[in-house]
Amino acid sequence: MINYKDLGLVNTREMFAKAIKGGYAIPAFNFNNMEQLQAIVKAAVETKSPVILQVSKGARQYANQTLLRYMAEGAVEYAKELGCKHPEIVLHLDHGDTFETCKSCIDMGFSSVMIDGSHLPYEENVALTKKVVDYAHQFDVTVEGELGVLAGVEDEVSAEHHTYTDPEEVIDFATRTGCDSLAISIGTSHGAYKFKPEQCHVDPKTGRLVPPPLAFEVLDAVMEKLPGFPIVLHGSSSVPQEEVETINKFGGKLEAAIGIPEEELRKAAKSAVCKINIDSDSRLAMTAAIRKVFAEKPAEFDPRKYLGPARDNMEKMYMHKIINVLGSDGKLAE
Ligand SMILES: O=C(CO)COP(=O)(O)O
Ligand SMILES: O=C[C@H](O)COP(=O)(O)O
Ligand SMILES: [Zn+2]
Ligand SMILES: [Zn+2]
Repeated sequence: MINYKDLGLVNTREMFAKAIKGGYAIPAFNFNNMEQLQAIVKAAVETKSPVILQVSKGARQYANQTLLRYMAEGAVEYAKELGCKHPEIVLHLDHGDTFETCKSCIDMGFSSVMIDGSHLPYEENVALTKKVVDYAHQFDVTVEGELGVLAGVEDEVSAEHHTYTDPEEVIDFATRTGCDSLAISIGTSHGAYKFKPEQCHVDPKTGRLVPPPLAFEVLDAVMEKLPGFPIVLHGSSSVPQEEVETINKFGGKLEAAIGIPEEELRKAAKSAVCKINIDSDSRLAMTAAIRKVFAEKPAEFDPRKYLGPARDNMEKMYMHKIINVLGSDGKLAE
């Protein structure tokens, strides 16, 4: 049993309270490998931003949960080496699916966990989330719950259509479970294909496809029911078209990959939304840079020569999100 506090990590409680007051959101970036982790930490240090490192089920299967936990511990030391005296880094379990998974992460030093019971019948979601909260709070680990189902593929549960969060449920859910933050469904979804082109209109200025707006009326209703309560947005990649174009230019085939416009995330970040999850944009930044090297330097076979540019491209993307979208730059306490 290791407590995250001994690893120099922090939970989300104070971070979220400050973010809501300050009208910005904390970036929650998924990591599966060293290059992503380095890029995230460098971007957070350079911008003086707090950051949430997220570990998904896929990441645990790909890289091993224990190894990722040690990497996050290393990330705290790395941030200090880069000149940040008091880094504010959360190690968070993304989409925890069982009590046992959450417990195992808590026991090995995660500072925050998500228990995603959103696909369960309401009462089962309440019971499971409460069970995780009761365990986690003994160790001052914070817990994110979820109400409402995102369209697309969430974990292994596919939801054909969005089931927006029902604002009538949120008070009961937050009170009975004691969760510290709540992920809601207002029209975002996971992956690079969030909207079909036929759902979008063409922006006459840029010629680009603009998706239908997020259901801000649902967010407003949730905030009215739970004033000041930390809200989380999953599925918030913007799918930068430059990266999609680079990927396709160098042999890729991403057709009609459409994300959430950054303008909408900027607006959300100013509200009670204090955690914004981004994974796909990192995958796109990494893939675009690697494809470019492979196409332009086909003789190259040193992984550092393509993972290095991939890392730089991800760092640039993370910094852009922090500074230009979420507004968490300069928000470290020090
Ligand atoms: O919600 C996410 C992780 O939990 C990531 O969403 P994206 O696929 O939009 O990056
Ligand atoms: O929630 C979705 C994240 O993007 C993680 O996806 P993953 O399980 O493929 O790592
Ligand atoms: Zn979910
Ligand atoms: Zn998610």
